[in-house]
Amino acid sequence: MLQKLFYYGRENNKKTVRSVFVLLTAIFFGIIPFWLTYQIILPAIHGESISAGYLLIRVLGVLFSLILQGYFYGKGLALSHEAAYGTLMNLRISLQEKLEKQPLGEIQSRGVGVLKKMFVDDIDSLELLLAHGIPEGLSSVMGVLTIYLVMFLVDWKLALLTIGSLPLGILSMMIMYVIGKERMGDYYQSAQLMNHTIIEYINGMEVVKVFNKGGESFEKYKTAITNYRDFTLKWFRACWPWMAGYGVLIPSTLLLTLPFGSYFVLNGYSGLAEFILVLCLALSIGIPLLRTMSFLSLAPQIRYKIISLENLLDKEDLKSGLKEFHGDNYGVEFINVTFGYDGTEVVRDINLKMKQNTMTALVGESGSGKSTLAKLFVHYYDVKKGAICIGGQDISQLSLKTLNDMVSYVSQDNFLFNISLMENIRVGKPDASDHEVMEAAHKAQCMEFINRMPLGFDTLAGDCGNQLSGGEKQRITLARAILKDAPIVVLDEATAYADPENEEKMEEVIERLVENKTLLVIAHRLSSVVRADQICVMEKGQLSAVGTHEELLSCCSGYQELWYASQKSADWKLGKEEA
Ligand SMILES: Nc1ncnc2c1ncn2[C@@H]1O[C@H](COP(=O)(O)OP(=O)(O)OP(=O)(O)O)[C@@H](O)[C@H]1O
Repeated sequence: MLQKLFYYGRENNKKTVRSVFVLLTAIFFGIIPFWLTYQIILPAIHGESISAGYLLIRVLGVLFSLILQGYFYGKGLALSHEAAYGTLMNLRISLQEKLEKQPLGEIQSRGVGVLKKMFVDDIDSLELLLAHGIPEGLSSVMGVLTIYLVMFLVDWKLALLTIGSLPLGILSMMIMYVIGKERMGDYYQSAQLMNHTIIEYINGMEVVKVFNKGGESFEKYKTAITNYRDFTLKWFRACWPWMAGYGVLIPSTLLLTLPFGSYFVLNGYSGLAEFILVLCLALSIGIPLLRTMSFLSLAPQIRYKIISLENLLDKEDLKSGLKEFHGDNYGVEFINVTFGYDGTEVVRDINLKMKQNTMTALVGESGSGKSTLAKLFVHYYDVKKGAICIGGQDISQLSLKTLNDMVSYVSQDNFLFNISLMENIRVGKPDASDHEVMEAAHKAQCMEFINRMPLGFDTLAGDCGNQLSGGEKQRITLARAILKDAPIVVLDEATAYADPENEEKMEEVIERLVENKTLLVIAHRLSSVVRADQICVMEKGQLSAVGTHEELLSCCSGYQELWYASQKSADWKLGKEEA
């Protein structure tokens, strides 16, 4: 466990070690008052009188010791907190680096709730353990061992009595630990589910209201938080008697020392002075002893948390190479491509060639695997079998940056960052000048609604997000793609949000975007792809036919059905408008 922490601690490890020694110093200053008390009591026991000066020096000694104990304790905690937050930062960066190497599709399918809990809550919860548990625990271990050594040197019989209640305390702690370990997994799962449900509830509020699903959705939310409460309470209920047991038994160093020690003194087995000294030291050791034991019980928790964080990300990395593109053209080829989510194949043996600067359309029923092929092409996932090549080069050999520079992917999700519209478009080409951004916005027909905004291009997307229609947001993402000007373009339902009024505009925008580009387009509206150089019909994860619109219409029954269905829906829309 310490090995893991030191791995993530790196440059902070020295501070952690320093904090342990500074806290150890605080512990020793905490023991001095007990030592001085012993010095005051000792002459009285021997019937000797003590001078005012003797007493004053020791009282001042107690005061200074307490002040110094406070100073070193504060300094030690400051160091341990600096080290803890540094370690947490390293842990977050390492996890983020691991996450970056994983398939984007996997990350998206995990859900925001799980990732938020992992990056924020789980890592934050380690702070208590790192800033207090470990440094205070380690310094307490050293402090306790030193004091015991002194006590054993003074009188080993009395020293043994001080640890008499320890076995029962440790037993109580072990029982608590075993109970806790059994329930830890359930507890973390219920916390993750609660996070996920809360985020889903908030994100889906609009749908919930529109479809009157308030009761149902609130029920799910309520169940998740009730489960979390129940798991937590069940855990605490099972643990608290043992917690109370060890909390009382471990610091009870006098439980056996007082009765049996008195017996030893009365029968001449131990000296009175030694007895008093051991009593004073035993009293001083209670708190550090408890901290030592608490630290030992914390260790498995830290280990559990770090391992569960790592396990969550312990998926295979995306197979991306470091090579630059050295193909001689931007033609694309899918060779025997097979892929499945969680072991279930959703696309099988796909063979498809797209010549440079041609348009290929993927059509097919919902769920036939069109978007999956697009995501494989932009390398959100690794193919399970086969290969996807650009200009003859396998995309898995290319660095993600090289691939991303070559391909513009416009999906159905029009995510806008909460930065200005100007910067949102500039995402397509970070070094573009304002003039270039404006030109792209103009080509994407964004000017009419950007000019409507009070701050124009400087309007924050978050501020205007609600004022922008789905089609307008889509045009912003198309402006990004126009600005990027990549040689290959993938459009996945890029006109999905366009209303009839917008549709024509969008078509024009797309015409401009794809001029002299290799284009892969997925569209439900078949009328928008009739001019494609080739149309590929997907059926249940396989390519059932490839040809032009005319060829497929004359001989492919699957395509005929799709075409007539799409014509019907267009007529229905037209009818609705006329009415
Ligand atoms: N992240 C995922 N995890 C598991 N299964 C998925 C995931 N994404 C898609 N699928 C499944 O894979 C199959 C193909 O989905 P895909 O989105 O590729 O189809 P599609 O033809 O693009 O559908 P649509 O036209 O409705 O967008 C479907 O059965 C779908 O349920």
